[in-house]
Amino acid sequence: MSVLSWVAIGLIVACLYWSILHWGIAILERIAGPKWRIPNGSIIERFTNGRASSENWQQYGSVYRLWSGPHPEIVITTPKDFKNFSSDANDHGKPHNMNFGWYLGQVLGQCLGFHNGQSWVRMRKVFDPTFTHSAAVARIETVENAARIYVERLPRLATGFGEKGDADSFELSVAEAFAKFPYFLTACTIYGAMTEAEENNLWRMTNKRIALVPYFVIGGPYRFGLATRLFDHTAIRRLREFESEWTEFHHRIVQERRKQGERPPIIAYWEHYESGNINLPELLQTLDELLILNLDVIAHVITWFITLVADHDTVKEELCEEIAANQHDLSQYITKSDTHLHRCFTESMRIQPFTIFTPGEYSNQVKNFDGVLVKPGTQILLDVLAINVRNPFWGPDSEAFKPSRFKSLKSSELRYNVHSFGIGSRKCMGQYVASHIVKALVVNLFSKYDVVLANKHEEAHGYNVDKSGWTPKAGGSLLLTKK
Ligand code: HEM
Repeated sequence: MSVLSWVAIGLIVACLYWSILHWGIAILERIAGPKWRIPNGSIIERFTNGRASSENWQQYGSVYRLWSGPHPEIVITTPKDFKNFSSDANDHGKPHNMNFGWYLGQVLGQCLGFHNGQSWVRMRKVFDPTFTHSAAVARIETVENAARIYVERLPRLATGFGEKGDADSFELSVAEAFAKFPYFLTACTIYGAMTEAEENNLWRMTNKRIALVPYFVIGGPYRFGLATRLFDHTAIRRLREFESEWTEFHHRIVQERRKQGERPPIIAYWEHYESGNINLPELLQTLDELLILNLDVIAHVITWFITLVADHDTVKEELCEEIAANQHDLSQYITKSDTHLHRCFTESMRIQPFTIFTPGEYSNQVKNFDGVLVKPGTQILLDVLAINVRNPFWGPDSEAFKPSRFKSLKSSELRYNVHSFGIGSRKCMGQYVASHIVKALVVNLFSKYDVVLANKHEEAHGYNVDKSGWTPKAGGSLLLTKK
């Protein structure tokens, strides 16, 4: 054998040894799960076909293994294992680049949601104040007002008209009509009131950034800096172009706000950067996380909330009556959690979660899931459909949209039987701001219009699905008729 062959064998043995050291139990023990598929393990099926994959992968039992590129990840599916996993939830962490590799790491690797330990605590202290419950309540009138104006202007987004052919009855694409509203409202929460030019510029950059998402999911060469540089210069150029425009945009917006003597939250974040408490990539990537990464999440929730209510006459009637009874104080109504409105919100997130498999996190302890021992540091995913829908807790009509089911349930009963905003200290930072935005839009929409589905039940699961983003939003059209 030539020297080269010996070197190759040596490298293979070293790689195997390192892999076993690194991934331990998960490699040595046999855990059932789908086969690793080129080019990225199970990531593509998990993201682009989550609902069908969740059904299909039941064949591997209640605990099984997926692959994120070279990393094994464990899926749990029962409330018992969910409870076990959550027992140390406040100490959970996130693996390096969420196991997605180099390209995603370049875009989001330093954002708040990817940090652990003390550095995560430091980051949360910077961004938390804008998103606390009291901060969200303090902004509720602004949000409600913006929702009213947005709804009044909806005829401008019409894709067709009703029988009379006037603006009193028109059709809308649900996915297209409602994405910008939560986006710019969240943006205003951070940047203060924005000019039209700033909004246009932000939207243009957002589309550039969204166009990078396929590189995260495809994996393969994009998991490694060197391979991406060697094989795809365009992917690198697009990444650097976005980075430089995103940086420039924020320099300019801070300059403008300072010139006008305004102090929206972006100024406080920038001061943390100037004082060295956070660095520029941490700041800019967290702003991406708050705005761009979450755009598909909140748009998903809005489109399903509206679609499901529009398609259920009794639920819709009850909602319209409740809204009418609360017209004197819509702001307060939106913040409450003991309303039919809130139950509709929770129920729509239960049956149409924005992601079928959670992004995942790891425990620092060995976890025993139904006899499967999982090494500390291994990424654990929850099959949300298994918990929110297939779970016997929800009874034989678990797939039905029935908000009244929450009337008699205590929050302690719900803890491990539904997943919506996450668990423990890594729970969604934007949950109050997001809930208010979603509810304010729904309240104004259903109080001004009679809303029905224009083209019902075309897809196998009963509803049209818009797969243009990384979440499966409701697709199809609505017919709105002025009340
Ligand atoms: C209704 C819409 C939303 C839902 C259902 C939602 C849900 C979630 C979930 C499940 C997590 C945990 C993810 C994980 O396991 O890794 C999370 C984390 C997070 N969310 Fe949201 N989210 C929503 C909207 C938003 C918005 C609008 C923002 C920003 C303004 C936001 C900011 C965050 C942040 C920063 C984290 C990471 C928290 C941390 O790791 O400390 N979310 N969200």
